Amino acid sequence: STKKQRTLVFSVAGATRRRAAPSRPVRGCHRAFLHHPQACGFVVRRLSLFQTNRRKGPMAMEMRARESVGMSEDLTRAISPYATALHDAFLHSHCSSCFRKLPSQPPYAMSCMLCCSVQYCCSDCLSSDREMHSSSGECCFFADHLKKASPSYITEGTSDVRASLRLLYFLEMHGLVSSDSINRSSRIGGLSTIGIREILEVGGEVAERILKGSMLMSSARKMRTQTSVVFSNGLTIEIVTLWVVMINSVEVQIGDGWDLGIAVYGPSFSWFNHSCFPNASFRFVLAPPNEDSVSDKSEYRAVPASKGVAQDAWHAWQFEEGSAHALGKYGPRVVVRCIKPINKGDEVCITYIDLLQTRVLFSC
Ligand SMILES: C[S@@+](CC[C@H](N)C(=O)[O-])C[C@H]1O[C@@H](n2cnc3c(N)ncnc32)[C@H](O)[C@@H]1O
Repeated sequence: STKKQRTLVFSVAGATRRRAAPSRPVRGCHRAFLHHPQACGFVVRRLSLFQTNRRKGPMAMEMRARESVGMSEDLTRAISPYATALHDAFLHSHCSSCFRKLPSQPPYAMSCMLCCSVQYCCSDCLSSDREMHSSSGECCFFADHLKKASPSYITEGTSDVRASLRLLYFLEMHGLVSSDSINRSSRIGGLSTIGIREILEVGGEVAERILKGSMLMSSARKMRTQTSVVFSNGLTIEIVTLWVVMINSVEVQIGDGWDLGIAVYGPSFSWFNHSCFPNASFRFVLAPPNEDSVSDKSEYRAVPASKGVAQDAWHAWQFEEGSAHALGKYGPRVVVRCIKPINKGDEVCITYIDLLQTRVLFSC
């Protein structure tokens, strides 16, 4: 039974695997992950949690309740993604645009004629995703560059690279990528890039994945873009974007518990911090805006904590999220909901991990 307890079920890119847990239990969620850097795909994506003290980090963001909120009430509207990518295992069963199951009856699914790797449930989804799929380099990635990937990269899944290609295209389209922006604020598109230098310096599995993935990205993007951005610290835009996806993306889960893929949202979702005792949770809405009951007009009831820079940035990102809404019209949207009564001014936290799994291994 000791052996059983020390085995942690984790999932990377939709596959469930088992790895040995650390030799001793650890206290506190952040330390726990430090000892489980490879524990699960989700945790790996949130790894920089543990390189930094968020209270002291440069311009660390957190969300606080603007008013008192009762249990089960929504704190946000349905937020559209900046970028999404299905896990490889679902590319032939789910729509790459809206993430819904592909139809089993006529009219059948449609696929990209060039790479034949992405499928869509209807012509609306196909046309809404066409530009993103092709101009981001994702189509080239499937058609050509994936052949150059190492077998381990393919086995572990390519959704992080594809989400990064898509995110980068979104950010470029909105003029949000410049060496100046990142050098000044350690952010792109409002999203934290904190911890990238440290993770590369330390090396190891995650660093290797970032470096290999960024090379695949550059090679796929070369067909489409003439420009390449290298920051003053020598990091390329592909490296930084891949890292942004790793620490800001969430697994898109549907009712029956499958992790279909990953999504990156703007600040109104990404600025929620993690707690092992969260007062909020989140859910996904797969239906297009006009087909669901969640309003995308309702007010945000959780807003960035600090005044000044955070507030200014917040208003700027609200605008970008309007664009995300137009671009990712059919992508899975996320809604944050209150799960304990929250008082005005309280920090609102979600959990980044599966608390049921990790509770066995450590106490917070
Ligand atoms: C998705 S972002 C959350 C918003 C972030 N605070 C920001 O300034 O953009 C995830 C990052 O926030 C920080 N963070 C979130 N929750 C944390 C926690 N409980 N303890 C320490 N750092 C945390 C980590 O740096 C992590 O990589």
